[in-house]
Amino acid sequence: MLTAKHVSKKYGTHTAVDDVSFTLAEGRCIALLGPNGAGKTTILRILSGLLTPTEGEVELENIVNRVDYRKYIGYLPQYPVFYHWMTGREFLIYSGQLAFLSKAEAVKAADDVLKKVNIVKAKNKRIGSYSGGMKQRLGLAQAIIHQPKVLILDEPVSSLDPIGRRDVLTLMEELKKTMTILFSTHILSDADEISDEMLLLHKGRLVESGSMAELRKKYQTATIELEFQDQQDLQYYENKIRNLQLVIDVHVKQDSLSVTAEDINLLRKVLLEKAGEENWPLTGFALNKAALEDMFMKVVKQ
Ligand SMILES: Nc1ncnc2c1ncn2[C@@H]1O[C@H](COP(=O)(O)OP(=O)(O)OP(=O)(O)O)[C@@H](O)[C@H]1O
Repeated sequence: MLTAKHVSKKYGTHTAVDDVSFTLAEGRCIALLGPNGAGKTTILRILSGLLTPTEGEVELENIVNRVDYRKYIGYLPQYPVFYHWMTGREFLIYSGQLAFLSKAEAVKAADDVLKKVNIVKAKNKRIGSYSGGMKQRLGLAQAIIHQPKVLILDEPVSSLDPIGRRDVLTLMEELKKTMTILFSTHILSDADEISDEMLLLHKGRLVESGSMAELRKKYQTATIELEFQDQQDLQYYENKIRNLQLVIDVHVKQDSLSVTAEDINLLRKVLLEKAGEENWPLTGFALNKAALEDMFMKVVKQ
């Protein structure tokens, strides 16, 4: 649907985005991950048509003309700027007109979208009185008012408190049913929760990408965390587990034992059998789910 082909962006001699290529498939929700300064905002602004790449190009399926192209993209910047003296509804009508809707279309679209983002009650209040979560929902509303094919969101939840964050994630879950979404985030659990695919940028380069299932499989370390009734048991069981042939590593991690092996299914089977046979005083048995974090650390430390 939306393709970046060998896109690079230089600021003077500094290369912020370096030969990045990918395609966003229709109807998918894609997380763009990367540490600070990786080039996420730069690439999102290029995809939105707000910044021209130094090299390469962006193509939206069947759309060649760049003016037309922008009609199909909705963009929420990392720090959206609002006119605080406007009401939410006025701002949306104005945004709709900027997105090439006629006045009448913009009025109708504003009323529809106010319902969708659940700020109908505050629609005639000045934006200056809105909470952070409401402003972010208003920001999302302006990004979708013209029913774009692709919605691009730069750090949509990172400045919000847990309630605002949950509101926006729920809204994104809803929106992803009708449009392709690309969003940047630092919060790995958010990426894990709502995206189907992931792109990982590091120093301007695309260093990893794929579906969440593929990446989870590739990076999931086969680790099981064991908790025991008594802290003093940890040392004893650490020595015992170390002697099992399939175990690659075992160590005490805070108040649990972390056990690693090549094959997590076999490790689970062996540990559960031993625990049953010998009646280990277990209080916790959990499979490590930190695949995304492992991936981030591995790739970014290279
Ligand atoms: N207008 C600019 N002029 C010069 N350098 C810039 C400009 N905009 C960004 N950069 C540099 O380009 C690199 C990528 O910046 P960008 O904002 O795209 O990263 P990011 O991944 O979005 O970071 P963050 O997570 O901190 O928002 C950084 O080194 C940044 O300092």
